[in-house]
Amino acid sequence: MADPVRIEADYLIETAYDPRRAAEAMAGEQSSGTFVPVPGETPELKARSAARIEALELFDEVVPVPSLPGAGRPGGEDVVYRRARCTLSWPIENMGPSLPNLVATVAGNLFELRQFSGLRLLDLRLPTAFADAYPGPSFGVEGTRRLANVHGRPLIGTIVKPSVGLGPEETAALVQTLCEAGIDFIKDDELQADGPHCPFDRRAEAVMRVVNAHADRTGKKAMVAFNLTGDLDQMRRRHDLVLALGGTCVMASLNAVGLVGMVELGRHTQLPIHAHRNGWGALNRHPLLGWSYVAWQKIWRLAGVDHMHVNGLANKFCEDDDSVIASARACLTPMFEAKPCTVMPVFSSGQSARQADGTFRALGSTDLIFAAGGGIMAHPDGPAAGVASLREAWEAAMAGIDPATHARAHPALARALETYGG
Ligand SMILES: O=C(O)[C@H](O)COP(=O)(O)O
Ligand SMILES: [Mg+2]
Repeated sequence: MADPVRIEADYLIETAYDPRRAAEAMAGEQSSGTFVPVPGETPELKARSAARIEALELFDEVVPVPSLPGAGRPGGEDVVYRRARCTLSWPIENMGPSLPNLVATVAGNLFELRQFSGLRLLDLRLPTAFADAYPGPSFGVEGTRRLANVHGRPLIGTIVKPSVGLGPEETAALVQTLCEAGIDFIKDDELQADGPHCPFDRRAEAVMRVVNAHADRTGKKAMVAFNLTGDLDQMRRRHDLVLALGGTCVMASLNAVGLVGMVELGRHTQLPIHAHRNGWGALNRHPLLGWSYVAWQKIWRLAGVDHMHVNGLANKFCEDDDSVIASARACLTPMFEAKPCTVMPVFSSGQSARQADGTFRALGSTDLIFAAGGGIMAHPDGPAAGVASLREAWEAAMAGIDPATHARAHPALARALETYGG
């Protein structure tokens, strides 16, 4: 249960010093203290403003070498590094319900404090004042399903590939093929935004021409996430263009536009925001540094995103499957009782028909976007067969049929399993 007036953050810490003293230094540095006592830091001021150590759980394991370079150590020969889980809390009075200032507090200077040879933010609990101050997702799972008109199964999606290099008309021609194959969701790659070779406006116009024509003919409108990543005014203007063209989604790169960019887009948007997490590896790849996804995704959900990338099972990156599933679950876990802020997890990165079964079993939900770029485009019988193979793989997964058995009567799936490794 979240405290109504205090922010809580859990950390994994590693230190060669007494862990409680190190945690005190962190709490002090991130609130009223600094490296020496200062006269104004009276007991009354500390009682009002200092961060508190709420919990400190030491782990038995000690390590002989520091996980990160540059950390300090006490003198003597037999120095070991101890690890602990530590919870700090801050009064919301210190920064008010402000996401950028929350980040500066819970994930600011502390990562480089000399006391620590490892420090990672594991989770966050926020007072409801944050839910009142920020829009949260405008569409989330339900709104996305309504706009895409897909119910009771995942949205089958793709990423335009080649990522860059296609012009607006070539992109539209590929989108036409994908629409005819019955795809639910298409996104620009994060590398494709507004380059002179494929300007945003011309791409959006050409793509929406074919998406709208297909929808008029068949009643099915693919949701296309146009990558509007840019400066604030550019993003607002591009959003308005997509809306005017009858589009149903926009996309932005979280780390590139930053928190304020996303908050502003969240306040402006009338469309679901598809959030691409490229750059995430820099915040997460070292297990003793940075953020856990469980903590990180909460910030963006409050800011207003509707779809969050979570990687995928057996992906092309280095994240293991348990971590991917924990991330997807986090996206679907309510943040506040009155404002759940749940968002669609997006499985993407080296995905194909091969991972549908495992994804469904592990997640136990169909509330997800399953996006395969190479897993559709490189299908030996072409992108339409790639789309069919994913649909068939999900049909089998949801019916509890072994993919290889289902593939006997479904050639697109059979070829995908052969191609991508069954
Ligand atoms: O932007 C993405 O999500 C990736 O480029 C996924 O591409 P892939 O499915 O070909 O790995
Ligand atoms: Mg990409």
